[in-house]
Formats: sequence, C-alpha cells, structure tokens
Amino acid sequence: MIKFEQVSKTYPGGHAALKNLSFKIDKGEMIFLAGHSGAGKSTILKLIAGITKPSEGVVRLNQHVLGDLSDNHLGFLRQHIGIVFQDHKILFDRDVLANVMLPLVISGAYSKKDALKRARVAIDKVGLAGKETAMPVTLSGGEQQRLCIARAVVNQPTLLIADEPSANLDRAYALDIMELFSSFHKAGTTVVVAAHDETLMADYGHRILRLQQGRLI
Ligand SMILES: Nc1ncnc2c1ncn2[C@@H]1O[C@H](COP(=O)(O)OP(=O)(O)OP(=O)(O)O)[C@@H](O)[C@H]1O
Repeated sequence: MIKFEQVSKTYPGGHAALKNLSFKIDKGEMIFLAGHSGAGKSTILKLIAGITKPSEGVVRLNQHVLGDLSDNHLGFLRQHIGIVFQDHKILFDRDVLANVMLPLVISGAYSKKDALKRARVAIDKVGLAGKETAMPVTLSGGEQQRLCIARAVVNQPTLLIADEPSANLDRAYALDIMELFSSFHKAGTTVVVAAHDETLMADYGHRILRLQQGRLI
C-alpha cells in the first residue's frame, strides 16, 4: 500500500531530515514508527499523506507516485486517509459532534442527516458517546485525543496515520489509545502510528520501524 524508494527529505535551510529510506507497508498492516524527537517520524507521516514532497526518491501510495500528483488529486486521495496530528487541530469554539462532522462537511459529499449519523458512530467507536454536545475545553487530554481519532476515522479511511497520539497522556490512557488504534487495525484499516515510547508498542507484536537521525536502524 505504501512504498518508500530511496527517499530523502532535506528541508529548506539544508537540514537532512530523512536519508535514503526504503521500506514498504502492506495493506491492512499496523506498523509503529519509533525514534527520538527529531528522528524524522513526522516527516515520514507527512510524506505518506502527501503534505510534503521528497527531495529525492519516490513515495508510492496504492501505486500512485505522490510527488507526481496534482493538488486536486492529492486532495482526493487524502479523503481516504485519516490523520491524527500532533497538535490536535481541534476547533475549541465547536462541540464534539461539530468537530467530528467537520471532515464530512468539508467534503460536501454527505447530507447533514448522513453526516450526523456517521459522526455519532465514530464518537461511539472511540468511547465518547454521551459527550456529543461537550465543548472540547471540558474534555480531559485523553478524551481530546479520542475526539481527534473520531474525526480521523469518520470518513472510514483505508489508511489511518497518527503522530504521537499518546504524547502527554498517563501510561494507562496512552495504552488505551494504542488499544483503540489496534481495534481499527483489526477491522481492516492500515494503521501507522509514530511514537517515541517503544514500551507502548511492545505488547502488540507489530512491526516497528526504528529511526535515528533520519535513517532506519
Ligand atoms: N518544516 C521544517 N523546516 C525545517 N526543518 C524541519 C521542518 N520540519 C522538521 N524539520 C527538522 O527535521 C528533523 C525531523 O523532524 P520530524 O518532525 O520529522 O521529527 P520527529 O521524529 O517527528 O520528531 P518529534 O517527535 O519531535 O515530532 C528535525 O531535526 C526537525 O527540526
């Protein structure tokens, strides 16, 4: 499903974030990206989502070479990718339901009734049923993270990527969040989770790609 072929990424200013990476992730696989802060995990996720382009090499997603696609085509592909960003991107002036509905409203492909129904299903799946009308500021850190996951999966994406989804959470909550990703994987979604704490990944038996200073180790 995802293939990196000798991919390097150098940011403006000359910083080499990724150096000659080659790997693939199969459809339906769940995989962890591990490495210290600055190792290049977010850069890999941004390349997979087509948010940034490689400086060298090729990133393939379902046979598409992402660097060759128009913005329109990339936008279309991204509708099938659920992204949980590190900085949440929650809209704090709207309630939980409105936040989760947002991707469906933006896509314009759903009636309000259908969008509401799908949003409620996603909220239920992440364990936030009953919090639909809550404002995000009243949610705990773990609940805010669940909100982000609900918003990422509301489109029923085939690929779910998450950048440090359990950062700043107590260990028990962090493990709950990993469990949630695992449940989406069991339901058939391809899942890529970046995290620096490898102890959270240990119990799952999934492949771990370890990064150090932009290289796989
Ligand atoms: N837009 C950018 N411009 C310049 N340098 C960048 C940019 N984004 C990332 N970098 C640099 O690239 C390197 C890899 O960053 P990246 O965010 O991919 O690492 P990471 O492993 O995800 O770290 P963290 O866990 O802290 O998010 C870092 O040294 C970072 O400073």
